Amino acid sequence: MNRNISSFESLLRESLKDSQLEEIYRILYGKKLRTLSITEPVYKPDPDSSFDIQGYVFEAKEEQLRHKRIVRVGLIQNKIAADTTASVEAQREAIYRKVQILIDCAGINGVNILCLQEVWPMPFAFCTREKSPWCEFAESAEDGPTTNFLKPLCQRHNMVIVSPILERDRNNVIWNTAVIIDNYGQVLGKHRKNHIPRVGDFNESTYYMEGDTGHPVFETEFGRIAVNICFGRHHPLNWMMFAINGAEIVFNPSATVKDLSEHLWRIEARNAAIANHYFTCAINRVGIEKYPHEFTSGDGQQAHTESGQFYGSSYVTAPDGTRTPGLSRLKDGLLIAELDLNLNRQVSDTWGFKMTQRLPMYVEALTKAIQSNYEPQIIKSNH
Ligand SMILES: NC(=O)NCCC(=O)O
Repeated sequence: MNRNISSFESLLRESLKDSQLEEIYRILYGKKLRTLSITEPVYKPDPDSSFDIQGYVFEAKEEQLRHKRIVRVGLIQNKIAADTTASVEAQREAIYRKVQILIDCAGINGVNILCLQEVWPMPFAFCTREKSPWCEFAESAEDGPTTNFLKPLCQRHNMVIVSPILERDRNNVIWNTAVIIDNYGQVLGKHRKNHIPRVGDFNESTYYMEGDTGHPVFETEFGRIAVNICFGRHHPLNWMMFAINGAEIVFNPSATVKDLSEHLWRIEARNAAIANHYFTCAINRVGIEKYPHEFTSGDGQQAHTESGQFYGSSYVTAPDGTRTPGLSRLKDGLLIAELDLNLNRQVSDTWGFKMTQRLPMYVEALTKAIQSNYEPQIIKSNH
């Protein structure tokens, strides 16, 4: 596969006429969304690279009894910014410096709620299975360096930031945690990743524990938000619980690679938005990360020093299934989407999944299914 395809949508644009493009967008994405005009950052950290910055508007119908509820969300995807052999502090600082440019860009463009990628201040080093120095990146959710770095930015831009980090608690238990810092720079709360992968190079159970925070929904000034961290996107009940607790927007900060999941990426968060009558925002990191020591992927292949290719492609889906194009597969970027949260109830009134989902029937069925003596309901043929 050609590693240089910058995005699925750029391929479509290059291959189709404008009139065809409109119809293809209707078929694939529901419709072609209106674009937002965006003020881009002047400063680029590296003259050879540029950011992919895109903005779109999701509209809802006018209502008689409710005002529109407009909120702007921002999604940031990025490569690491220093060599993985640099000191922990140097690696983290380099990411902070680069990502701050995109955070400020989000702020200048009126983003109300911003989400960063999974464990954003560090390389996704869990493929190595080495504890040192990677565990040193784990930090306090409440007042660690990353939370302290972001608090003033939240205040400056009047913006809520969802900051996924590797958390070390007071007992040295490590978690994969999303910290929610409100627009006053206060930690509103945190959510710890519920589902830990045991697939491919994602050896994450070596490093941190299964989350113990349930399915919290955070009431912010701009809307009720929740965070379904990466591997949770393969678990429909995880998505559903955030809906049951009243989420209006669910962020899915992720780290996943081309050969494992790129064909699933466009489906799962989008399907969750449709099934749960809320907006979903899926974010993936970018680039290939190189480590000092060889590791194997446990698949009989040669030991190697590079991660798979993180393919970016961050996107937002509305509850009616319409979605934005994805950000670049190759570049750092910021996706801004203006949402009208009234769309959630409008779609719910149209499709009514909250009324048709029949939760008590499934509670009863699952209560039986988890018993060790459960007999699966299979009707056998007599032949
Ligand atoms: N970070 C993480 O959970 N990745 C697992 C791979 C995937 O979910 O595609």
